[in-house]
Amino acid sequence: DQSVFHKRYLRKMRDLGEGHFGKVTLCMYDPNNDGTGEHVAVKALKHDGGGNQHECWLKEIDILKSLYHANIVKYKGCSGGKVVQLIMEFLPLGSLKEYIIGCKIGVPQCLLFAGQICQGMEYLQSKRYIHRDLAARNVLVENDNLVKIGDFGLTKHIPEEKEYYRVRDDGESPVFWYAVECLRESKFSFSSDVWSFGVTLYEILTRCDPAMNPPKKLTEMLGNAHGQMVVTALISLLERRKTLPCPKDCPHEVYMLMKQCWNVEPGQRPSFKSLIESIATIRQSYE
Ligand SMILES: Nc1n[nH]c2ccc(-c3ccc(NS(=O)(=O)c4cccc(Cl)c4)cc3)cc12
Repeated sequence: DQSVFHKRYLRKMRDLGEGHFGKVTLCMYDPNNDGTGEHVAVKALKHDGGGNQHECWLKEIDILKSLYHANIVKYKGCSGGKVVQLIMEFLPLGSLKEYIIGCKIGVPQCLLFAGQICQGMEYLQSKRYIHRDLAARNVLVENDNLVKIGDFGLTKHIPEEKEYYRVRDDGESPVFWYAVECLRESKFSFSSDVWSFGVTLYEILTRCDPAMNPPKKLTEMLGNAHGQMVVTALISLLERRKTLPCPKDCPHEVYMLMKQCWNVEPGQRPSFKSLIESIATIRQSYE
């Protein structure tokens, strides 16, 4: 069975990323112990925080195992035993954030990547999943023309009969990528993922410039709100339609797409299907 990876043959090489509960490491799976093994990305829980964390972890593995799409990182298997690790394909160019900071990409390539993220998200929604953590740091680069969504740690399934998913705050929420209804009522939906896509599109068009990143820019706009007041002040800012500014050299029609994603009314935000079409149309105007 190709999907079983024995821990004893996994050789840690370097860290690829770290979240609140998990860690992603580049490993070589080298059963012959001669350095000719394959590179894989291994995600593991950092510490078993008890509660239903282990159950959520096994659920995350099952979700990625069930996803097959060109714009979603490939599941390869898992390592057995008490502490289960998730084995994924390794993308040498790393996260979109690292890639974009490293090399200046033009507007057409930004839009190519943005459209692919929407295609991955449209597929995810076709299976009634909400991602809840869409951001440039969670998008991976296969090559100059292909990106994939690379982490599903906060992904939840929305039952057929429900419109949204309520999640109690887990403390480490990416609040600056959250839609206003997520902050106000912890209501997550397909539309709140569209809001997060708008913030991800902003990150792409700012080329992930640290001086322009969403937490920094939005905190500046909040003035001197402190501590737990940040969320309250952020809700008020977003309800007053105060949003992230237009990135330098960002085409007006692309900024308009972001603004549509940040509509306070979830039902007024575009679908990923319509975003795919709008982005393709804007890209064609560059041909
Ligand atoms: N280069 C790669 N090849 N395959 C991968 C799979 C996942 C990742 C990955 C995916 C996401 C991140 N973002 S992250 O913010 O570091 C993160 C968020 C949530 C949970 C964790 Cl453990 C890490 C960092 C790395 C990288 C690669």
